[in-house]
Amino acid sequence: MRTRIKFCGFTDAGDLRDAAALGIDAAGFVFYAKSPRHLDTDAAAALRRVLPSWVSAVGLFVNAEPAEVRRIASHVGLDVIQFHGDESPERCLASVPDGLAWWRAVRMRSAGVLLESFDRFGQAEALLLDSFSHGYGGSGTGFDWSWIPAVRPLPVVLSGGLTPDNVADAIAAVRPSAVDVSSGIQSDDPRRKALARMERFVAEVLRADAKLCQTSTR
Ligand SMILES: O=C(O)c1ccccc1N[C@@H]1O[C@H](COP(=O)(O)O)[C@@H](O)[C@H]1O
Repeated sequence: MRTRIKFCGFTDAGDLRDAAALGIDAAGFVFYAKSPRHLDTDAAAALRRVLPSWVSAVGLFVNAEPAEVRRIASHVGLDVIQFHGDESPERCLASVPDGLAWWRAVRMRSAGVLLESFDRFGQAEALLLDSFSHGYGGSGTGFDWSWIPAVRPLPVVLSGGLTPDNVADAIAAVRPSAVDVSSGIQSDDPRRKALARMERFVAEVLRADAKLCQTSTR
């Protein structure tokens, strides 16, 4: 199966159109006021309308109140909720509107943290693996991929410091269900994306998948 691609942190309709035209599977909107990429709900709802129906809209939250997550999900028309703070499994379940998928971010400090999260967040659709940083994420730094076991009870979305230069190696090493990137495709302005970086990132994912396909059919 091919590796799905999520680009995160959109604030500009032109960037989002470009990304959708490149064939991404999911686009992330950040509802965390301390992020340089944060959006208010009206801006996010307007951006959501730019997306074709085959690209999922993912809302990223950090310790938001459950009622606030549900309000924003409904106003914007989110397809997936990404919990990127310290939310407990109970809080995630209380925040997600009926029928919506949710992903729980794991701040990777060790292999043990991931094993524990597989147990705790078994009702998530996937775990999103990010590096441990002093903020909650979007730091552009990576972590040790050898902490991720080959056999997993849940799909994993690999993130944390991915770039066009390392994403092919990441896919070969981890074989994630999806990859997620924010800093690695941005321009000098953290609220904007660099088209050349988005293009190269997608091309590298396709190249890595083609290589995996060749080796598995030998
Ligand atoms: O993008 C942000 O500003 C952000 C803020 C708070 C938590 C997470 C955030 N982004 C997510 O972090 C990871 C890694 O991003 P990067 O590629 O290393 O910059 C990714 O999942 C983003 O969705």
